[in-house]
Amino acid sequence: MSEQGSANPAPALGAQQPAAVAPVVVEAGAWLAMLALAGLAFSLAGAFGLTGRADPSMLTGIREAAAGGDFALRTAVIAYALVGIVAAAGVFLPVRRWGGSLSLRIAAGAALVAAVLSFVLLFVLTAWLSILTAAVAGIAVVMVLGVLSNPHRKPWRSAGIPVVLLLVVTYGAQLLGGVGAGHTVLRWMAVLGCLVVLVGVLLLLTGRAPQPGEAPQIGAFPSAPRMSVREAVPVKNAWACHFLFFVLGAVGILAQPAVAELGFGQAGTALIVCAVLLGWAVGFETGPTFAPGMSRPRLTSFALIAAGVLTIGAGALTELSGKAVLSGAVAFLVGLGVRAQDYAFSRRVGAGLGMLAGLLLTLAGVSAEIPLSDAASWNLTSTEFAYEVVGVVALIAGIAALFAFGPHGIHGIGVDVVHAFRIPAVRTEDRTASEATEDTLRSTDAAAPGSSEALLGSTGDDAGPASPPAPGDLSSALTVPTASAASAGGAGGAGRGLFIALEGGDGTGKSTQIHLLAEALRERGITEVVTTREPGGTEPGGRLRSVVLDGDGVSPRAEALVFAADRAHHVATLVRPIVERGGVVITDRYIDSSRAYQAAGRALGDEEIAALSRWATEGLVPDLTLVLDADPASLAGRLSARGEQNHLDREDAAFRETVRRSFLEYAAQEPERYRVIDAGGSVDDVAARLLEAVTAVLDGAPAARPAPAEDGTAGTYSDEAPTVVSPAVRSAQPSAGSPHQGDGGRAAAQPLRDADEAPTLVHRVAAPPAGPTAPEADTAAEPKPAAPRQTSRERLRAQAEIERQARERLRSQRDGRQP
Ligand SMILES: Nc1ncnc2c1ncn2[C@@H]1O[C@H](COP(=O)(O)OP(=O)(O)OP(=O)(O)O)[C@@H](O)[C@H]1O
Ligand SMILES: Cc1cn([C@H]2C[C@H](O)[C@@H](COP(=O)(O)O)O2)c(=O)[nH]c1=O
Repeated sequence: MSEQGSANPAPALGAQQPAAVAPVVVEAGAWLAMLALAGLAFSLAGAFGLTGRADPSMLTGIREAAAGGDFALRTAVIAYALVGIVAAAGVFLPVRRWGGSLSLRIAAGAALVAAVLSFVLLFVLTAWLSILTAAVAGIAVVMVLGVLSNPHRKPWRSAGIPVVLLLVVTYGAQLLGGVGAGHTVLRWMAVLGCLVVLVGVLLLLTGRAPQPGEAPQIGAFPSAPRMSVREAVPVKNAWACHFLFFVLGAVGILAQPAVAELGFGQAGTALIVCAVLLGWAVGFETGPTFAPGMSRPRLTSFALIAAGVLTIGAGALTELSGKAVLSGAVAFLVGLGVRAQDYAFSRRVGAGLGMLAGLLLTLAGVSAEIPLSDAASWNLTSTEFAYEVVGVVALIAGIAALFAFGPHGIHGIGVDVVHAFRIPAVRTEDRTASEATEDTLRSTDAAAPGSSEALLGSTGDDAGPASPPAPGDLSSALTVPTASAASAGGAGGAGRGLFIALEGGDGTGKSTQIHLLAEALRERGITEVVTTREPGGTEPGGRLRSVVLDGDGVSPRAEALVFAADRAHHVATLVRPIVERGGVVITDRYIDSSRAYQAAGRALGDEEIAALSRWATEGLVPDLTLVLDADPASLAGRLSARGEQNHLDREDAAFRETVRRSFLEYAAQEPERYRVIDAGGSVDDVAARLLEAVTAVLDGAPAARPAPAEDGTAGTYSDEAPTVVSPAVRSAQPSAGSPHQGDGGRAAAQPLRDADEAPTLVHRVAAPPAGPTAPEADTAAEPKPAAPRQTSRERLRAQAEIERQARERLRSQRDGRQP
């Protein structure tokens, strides 16, 4: 062990810090010693005063003293508080100036003295000796923590074992020797705790340097594994988190006086502390994945509100197990709420203030008899009063947080339970989005272009890619014969999977339906169906989503650019790789949303917005766009029931009408690639309509039997050839003279025609030569002649017809008729 003097004022772990286990041993011992000493000081001071001395035999009478009203709660609370204060006072010792080695030696000396004092305490039972022992043990702990480079550990890691030990031992003692026996064993627990601290310090002095990664991390949000959740945004002022720790500190500290008031033994305190620790641990660990559809500031705010309500409940309960459960639940919410934030703040501030508030409120000694009915009343004790005040403060702070906490502020108090607990971004059957993408990238490299296994798991049969798939079978329908697929090379080429976009106005049911549709496709044998959304389908996309949708968003042009940025990353890292591998991607919103909301709604210009998205996506166009259509007015109820709204959801009726009309317009312009689905009726009705539309497109007409061409680049239409329903992804750059239509003004992806007018399918088009005859891709099962470009009059007529049908459907529903 190297020596570090004052020349090196900030000793890092490295050379001095032995095995990573040693600091944990010190902390575990300290937790045990402090809890035991605090309980002892509390009980002794309450029963015998701060300086009064008791025989060990007198400890068993503490409960009787409490029951008989001879227990001085205030004196007990003062002694209890003093244990914490003197133990924490070591924080002010100049550990760093002394250097690591000297600090550790001081720690060893202090731990030894504390162990001796705790031993004396076995026989000389006084509150002041408990306090003194705590002060000396505190010096040892603070000296150790001062020389650790990573003193931030999850507290339950080091506190868990001592707290459980305390619970088991005190309960055991109470079962065997009555309630007073719980106090008796506290003495032994204090000795044990101090000895463990001493052992830990000695390990530190003599041990080896830790290996990288041995020291546990604090586990704050940024180091959480990547999961499909709404992202935490770094918070500069984490005041809501301070309030959460405030509640935790108060509930933790109130356990001891509350249990004394209930007349229960020391095991009661251990039970509540255990519940608090467990709740906090579970909340903290589940925080990153809890309510993935809820924004993180919202989660923190609701956690604070709920913590407030439960604290009020814990104060009102005069039954130990209920108090323990509610205290644990409060701690769970605290863990959840603080873990939801990407924060850099001290827990000690909030927790310390909470402890102080809890103790001061108890010391205030407010008590009252509150009549509940003619027959019953609630005798509010001073501890219960403290719980109630802390709970109300948390409740008020939580409500304020709902509107004011977070980088962009939040609006509204509604909770969309369904969406809050649903993963909003990517979902594959068993994997996270990032895993799916990583897999995709790996296997995109590995899979030979055109290998049928790369398309669908269910197609990897021995028959090989040349086997004709059964007509009507969706998974088979997605299979692309090798000849065609092999032709699909080339930069920027399209793949062999399927890309479906769900579009429509707010509240039309896209998020609800996307999972149902994916599930239905999986049930039909497609092994890889990935659902995703825009904005926010990727991890960085989540941050962009927050920029553009939280609070009042950004200016219209910035808004358009952020949506495009999200889309660019989404397509590059998720959609395109999966589709190229042969998977099915269904996205909740795509380019048409930018056209409808930004180009039409914000009047930013369709050409500009379409071009922006075309550039962002390198021309990737969905094989099929499903427009969920409903009169916006009919959706108001759904949206208000859902609660959570962004500023775009709150645009006026004219905006929503423009958005709806735009979607219908795009559908009318490219009827072969769009399906307009009536979004009215039950969830099941809409799901059935969607599935019907998708399968109709994919299964295709039996007559559609295009064969791969001999040169492998195209298939000619032939009755002998296997069915080819290739949902090829179009990524062709717009060719000269090819008008842009539909999503982002894609290069019109129509089947080619050979000399006999038979349609030719090209499954992938890499970089089509410029000119009006550039090869283009098709997805339709039934090869159709290239759709002639509609005149604006025809488009208007088609649009009018779609709108007429939509109105008719709604009218029928209103009249109670079947559409
Ligand atoms: N067919 C339906 N009938 C009644 N309520 C529905 C139906 N479909 C969805 N909902 C409800 O309407 C609300 C909005 O649905 P959903 O979030 O799926 O729409 P959305 O199109 O994704 O909206 P947004 O684009 O604003 O996210 C949700 O609370 C959902 O439970
Ligand atoms: C992709 C995209 C989205 N929007 C708008 C439309 C909605 O109001 C929100 C997204 O919210 P959702 O709950 O995920 O549907 O963003 C847009 O204006 N432009 C776009 O390109």
